[in-house]
Amino acid sequence: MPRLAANLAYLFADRPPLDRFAAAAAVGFRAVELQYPYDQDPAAMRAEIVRSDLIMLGVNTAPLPDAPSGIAGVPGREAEFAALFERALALAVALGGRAIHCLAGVVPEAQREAGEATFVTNLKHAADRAAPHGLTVLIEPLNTVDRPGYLLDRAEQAAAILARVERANVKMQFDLYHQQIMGGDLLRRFERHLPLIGHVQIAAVPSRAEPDEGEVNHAVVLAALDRLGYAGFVGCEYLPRGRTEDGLGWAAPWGIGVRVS
Ligand SMILES: O=C(O)C(=O)[C@@H](O)CO
Ligand SMILES: [Mg+2]
Repeated sequence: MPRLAANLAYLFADRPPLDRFAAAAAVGFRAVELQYPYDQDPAAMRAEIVRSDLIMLGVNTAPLPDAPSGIAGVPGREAEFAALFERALALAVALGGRAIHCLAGVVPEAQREAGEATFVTNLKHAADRAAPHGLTVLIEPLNTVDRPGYLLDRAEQAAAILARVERANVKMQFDLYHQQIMGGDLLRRFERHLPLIGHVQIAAVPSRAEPDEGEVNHAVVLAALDRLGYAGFVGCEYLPRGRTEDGLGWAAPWGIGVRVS
């Protein structure tokens, strides 16, 4: 059965960040992921994670004012990336997390080859820094409608980059929302890349709301992930149409929902 995780940048976002952990646990989530919790006290977050008995999955490398989509694949910014990664590593370790998503960045068309080479170099470095802590480094293809010019936009491209990185602790974050927009054929592409996939995320397409509307049948997709042997978590990275709790009907078959006592 797919194990759903709450992305606390998207879900329960109507309350203060520290209150979101208990809110997720109260509806049955056993794991959470964060995006950019760099403005919060790590010890306070860790206390909430422990108090709610949650598994802490991933964080992202921090956005920069001139590079909100990251710099891991931006030529000439390798030293800055190394510093950014150290910050993410310290945070992930403090939170007891399992993964760090390295955002590749926006790169002009003419520099994409150089950008991929930089990405490979930076990922090797990140992997070697993360390995002693048992952490996975993730890369995620993002769709070019939401993120024009983003260096990494297709699962096939991510697979080619992972082959060049040659580190077992670097994996693909397969976000079905982005993958559907960038070509669809979700199940065949998921199966083809399964050995490289370290995390999955979902949201309705094209609305990015609860995965109970739009062009993808998530009940079918989640059942297929299970059948194909995917044993990781599925991050709920969607924008609730209203209160998070009111939109969880779709997740009831997977053990998530408001408890009525
Ligand atoms: O946008 C997404 O999808 C993500 O998973 C983010 O963490 C990347 O910014
Ligand atoms: Mg995502």
